[in-house]
This record gives sequence, C-alpha cells and structure tokens, in this order.
Amino acid sequence: MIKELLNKKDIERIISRIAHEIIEKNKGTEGICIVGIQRGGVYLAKRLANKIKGIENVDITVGSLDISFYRDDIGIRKEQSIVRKTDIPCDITDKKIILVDDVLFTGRSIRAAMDALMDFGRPAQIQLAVLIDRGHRELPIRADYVGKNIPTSILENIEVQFEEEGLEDKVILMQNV
Ligand SMILES: O=P(O)(O)OC[C@H]1O[C@H](OP(=O)(O)OP(=O)(O)O)[C@H](O)[C@@H]1O
Ligand SMILES: O=c1cc[nH]c(=O)[nH]1
Repeated sequence: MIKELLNKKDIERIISRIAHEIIEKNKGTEGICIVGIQRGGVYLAKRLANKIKGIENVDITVGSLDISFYRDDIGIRKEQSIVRKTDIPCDITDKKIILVDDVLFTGRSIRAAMDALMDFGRPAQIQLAVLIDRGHRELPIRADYVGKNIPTSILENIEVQFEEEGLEDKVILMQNV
C-alpha cells in the first residue's frame, strides 16, 4: 500500500453529497433507477438509494449489472472474469438510469455497461456516478457525479474495500507489481 486515500467517514460523506447532487440535477427522483456495476458499484448503488430514501423518503429501484460478456477484452484478459448477478428489476425504457461504479479508469467498463443496459430497453438518459476517477481514459466517457478525482500514475492501482465484503470501508492507492 502506498497510502490510504479515503476512510469510512470520507466515503459516507461522498455518498451523501452525490445523493444530494442526483436529486438536485434531476429536480427530484421521478423516473430514476440506480444500477450498480458488479461488484463495487452494486454496494455503492444500494448506499446511494438508502441515502436518497433518507432525504426524500422515496424508494428508488436498484439493479445490478454484470458486464463480463460485454467486455472488449473478453478472450484476451489473463484472469477469468467471475460472472455475477444481473438483476434489472424494472422496465428501464424511458427511465433515467444512474449507473454506478467504484473506479473510473479507461472507461471500457462503462462502455460495456452501457451496452449491457441497452439489452434491457432504451433509457431516456444514462448518468454516471463513480466513487473515484483516476484518469487515463481510453474512450470519450466522463462521469456526471465524482466522489474524488485522484490523478494517478499508470503504474499505480486504486483498490476499494467494502464492509459488505467483510473489510473496512476504505480506498487505497497501491503500487502495481
Ligand atoms: O475504467 P476501466 O478501465 O474499465 O476500469 C474500471 C473498472 O475496473 C474495476 O473493475 P475490475 O474489472 O477490476 O473488476 P472488479 O469490479 O471485480 O474489481 C472497477 O470496479 C471498474 O469497474
Ligand atoms: O486502479 C484501478 C483501475 C481499474 N479498476 C480498479 O479497481 N482500480
């Protein structure tokens, strides 16, 4: 580990801020559905929906999306992707989808996620929320809601840990080996 970038309290504050930003940008929560990308995005999507419930007292539908079969490096990637659950519990057509992920890096996961989503319908809009934007984009993708911009070297790695996986909530900067 090089250093700890965010702790539990920092992450809680970010979730709270982004929840308010989503409500502000969308002038409420009408037609919103939050979809998390497996794995970390799903935990964050649920936390965002809970926070919005606390602010607006509305239940927002939360879905999960596995992008394994939509990746552009399928077949080239050294590690085998673990396929996790996709569950889109509403008709996304004409909805505003808030796509959520933990780290935004090259943008390739988000491209895959948008492709995967479109198989379920034609949303009115897709907005993107990420906990960390570490730069190094390879596709023209940007986030509408960013927890923290962390300029990184290509030789570094951002690791996000979640309580939902039995770890302490934290974001750490690692040196790639
Ligand atoms: O912008 P990109 O270059 O696509 O990188 C970002 C993606 O990388 C991580 O997922 P990873 O593929 O490591 O799988 P994980 O979620 O199982 O850790 C992270 O959760 C993002 O989804
Ligand atoms: O640093 C990175 C890059 C992609 N995905 C991560 O989780 N961390």
